[in-house]
Amino acid sequence: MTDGRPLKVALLGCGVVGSQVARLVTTHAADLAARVGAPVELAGVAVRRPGRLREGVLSELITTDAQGLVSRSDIDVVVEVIGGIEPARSLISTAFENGASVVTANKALLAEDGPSLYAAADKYGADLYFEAAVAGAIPLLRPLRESLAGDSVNRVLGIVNGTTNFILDRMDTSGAGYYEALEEATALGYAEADPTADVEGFDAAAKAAILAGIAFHTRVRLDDVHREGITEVTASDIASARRMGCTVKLLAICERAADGRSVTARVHPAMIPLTHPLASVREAYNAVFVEADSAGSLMFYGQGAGGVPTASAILGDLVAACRNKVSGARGPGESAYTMLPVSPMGDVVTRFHISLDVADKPGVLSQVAAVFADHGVSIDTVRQQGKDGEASLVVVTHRAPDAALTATVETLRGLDTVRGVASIMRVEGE
Ligand SMILES: NC(=O)C1=CN([C@@H]2O[C@H](COP(=O)(O)OP(=O)(O)OC[C@H]3O[C@@H](n4cnc5c(N)ncnc54)[C@H](O)[C@@H]3O)[C@@H](O)[C@H]2O)C=CC1
Ligand SMILES: N[C@@H](CC=O)C(=O)O
Ligand code: NA
Repeated sequence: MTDGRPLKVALLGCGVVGSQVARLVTTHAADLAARVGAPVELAGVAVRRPGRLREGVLSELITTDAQGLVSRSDIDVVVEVIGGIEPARSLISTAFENGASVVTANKALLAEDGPSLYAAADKYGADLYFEAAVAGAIPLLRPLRESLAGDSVNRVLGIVNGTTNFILDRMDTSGAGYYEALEEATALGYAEADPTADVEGFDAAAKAAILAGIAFHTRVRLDDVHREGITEVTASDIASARRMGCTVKLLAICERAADGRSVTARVHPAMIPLTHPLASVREAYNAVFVEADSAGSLMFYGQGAGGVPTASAILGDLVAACRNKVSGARGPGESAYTMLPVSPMGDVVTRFHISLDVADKPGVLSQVAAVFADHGVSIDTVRQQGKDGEASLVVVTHRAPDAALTATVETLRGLDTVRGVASIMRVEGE
């Protein structure tokens, strides 16, 4: 309980997201005070480059001593928007030790060390909130943790990385090149400090780990998530998807097995039909479907990246943490009682689109078809296009285990008549 005294907030990091948090805390001060029941004040802003002009932030609040700031005994809530593992982890730890609650957008840290952070929050009677860490502005974690706490979630599927969605969208709709689109996404503040995290799927995989943990009341770490990024998606894959009435999206898919005894979490590009709602998710927008026993299918949609939308999610968490300080209550802690094992990717069953370069001569098609049959992978459609003694063969399969498809491709690569495997992509959303 705080007896109406002002609540003091320490902001760590004043970049794309942090600068917007600072602006909103200041410009919305009156509304925040009314909603919390006490004034909410910025008590310090830790930065790396103090000389930079930071509009709207009083210069006396700026410090380069982040450790000193989180060690202050008068701080009620620490907002961490530095990113990365260290020093963010140590700073959050110190914040908890000093009784402060923590609001963070740091999915990388949560996917690596979430359980330790929850444990530290518990030990010191503080709150840990991180709505901004998954799907930016979209209220998704709070609905999963609170609104659906009485239901049983079986599947979470969606687009959770704005940068890669922006790139794929630009490549598909305006024919932009990969690098040009990445540069634009970076300039708009969507990409991570190192955009490899986005394009190689690490960011989406961290979000998938967080989502799977919360949805299935278990623990899933970044290393448990099968991860493929978009760096190998070519203009020809996108054109091929178009010919099938599909588009290519980077999806995060978390599922609980039908027998309820294990879970899977994966991130990879996939072809989805143009008629699927995810196909119309443009630019840096995100959309996530949640399927639950009683609620049925729910869809969450909105801005998944960018300074202002992300700051909205942080401010929501800040209000929750401050309200708890005022009333002496606590927000939800970790719920990981199921401790379900994570199954390997080989067990996951999906459809595949495989593009092969083959010799254009009689018998090749039946030879290729026999390899699929030998591995128990059933073919749905085949399209062949000849070009100067060579041909391109596009095979779309029925649903098959990932391990069976991997073995099929391995055998195909060994055939003399198969010159190369141009691309393999999963097909989802049908
Ligand atoms: N940009 C976005 O759209 C979103 C970002 N996030 C997450 O929010 C966090 C921040 O992201 P951005 O603001 O985009 O990154 P950013 O790189 O623009 O900002 C981070 C700031 O922290 C500062 N910093 C680094 N080390 C520091 C230290 N030791 N002490 C004080 N300041 C330090 C940097 O100088 C930089 O200004 C990351 O965890 C990111 O994953 C989450 C959702 C969306
Ligand atoms: N780099 C991330 C930012 C938000 O989480 C993204 O592009 O989605
Ligand atoms: Na969110």
